[in-house]
Amino acid sequence: MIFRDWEPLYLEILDYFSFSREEDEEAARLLASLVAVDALPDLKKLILGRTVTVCGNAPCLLDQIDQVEGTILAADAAAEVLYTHGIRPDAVFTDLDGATDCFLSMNEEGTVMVVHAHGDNMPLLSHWVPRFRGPMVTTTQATPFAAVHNFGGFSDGDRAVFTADALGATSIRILGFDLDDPSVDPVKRGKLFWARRLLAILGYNL
Ligand SMILES: Nc1ncnc2c1ncn2[C@@H]1O[C@H](COP(=O)(O)OP(=O)(O)OP(=O)(O)O)[C@@H](O)[C@H]1O
Ligand SMILES: Nc1nc2c(c(=O)[nH]1)N=C(CO)CN2
Repeated sequence: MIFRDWEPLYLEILDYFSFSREEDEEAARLLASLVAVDALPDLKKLILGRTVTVCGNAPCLLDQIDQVEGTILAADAAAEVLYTHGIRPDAVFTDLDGATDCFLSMNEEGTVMVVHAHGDNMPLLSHWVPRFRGPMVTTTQATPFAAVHNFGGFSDGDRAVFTADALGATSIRILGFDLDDPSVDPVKRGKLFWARRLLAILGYNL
């Protein structure tokens, strides 16, 4: 999705969660200052014309893990679930709140880290980003600039689907999503509400 189409949705999301656009923009500038090389060409090569599987981190992922095929995009902590089951994702979409040292290992082995900046993760950006040694792509939910991209999507999982769609995947299989998960806290429930709404715009009715 291009930013012109994303921006009205973004404005609604800011209002829904009382997030600050200025803080999102500050975080994006911080992230840009921490990353020297844009690995978007690597990410495009993994996605364009390919079958893609996006893995969210709902508990059902474990039961669906044998259904992954093609290029594997993991949403945040889903990456560790895959990795500990012998599957290294091709890319990880993360705002770093589920990051562990295992992200550093995957990245060194070639997994593209698609790191997202927002107003509430600046300390995490400063902590983790300088430690990554492998390919990295940076994203924002506000206005994109220079090498900080915005393909649409909000939570790590739906952002991965939006990116796969924008970069030309031929098909997208979505695993590990349970948008009615009763075990999540109220903020997460709001994020899953938005994930459902955003994915429906792309034609994925979960
Ligand atoms: N039931 C679920 N619980 C958690 N995540 C889910 C669920 N269903 C789908 N997802 C997707 O999996 C992604 C990664 O989940 P994780 O638990 O690592 O979330 P998170 O880091 O708290 O995510 P976010 O910060 O994006 O909300 C979420 O961003 C969401 O898009
Ligand atoms: N400002 C802000 N933006 C976000 C946040 C968040 O907690 N704060 N969480 C996200 C995905 O979980 C995506 N974007």
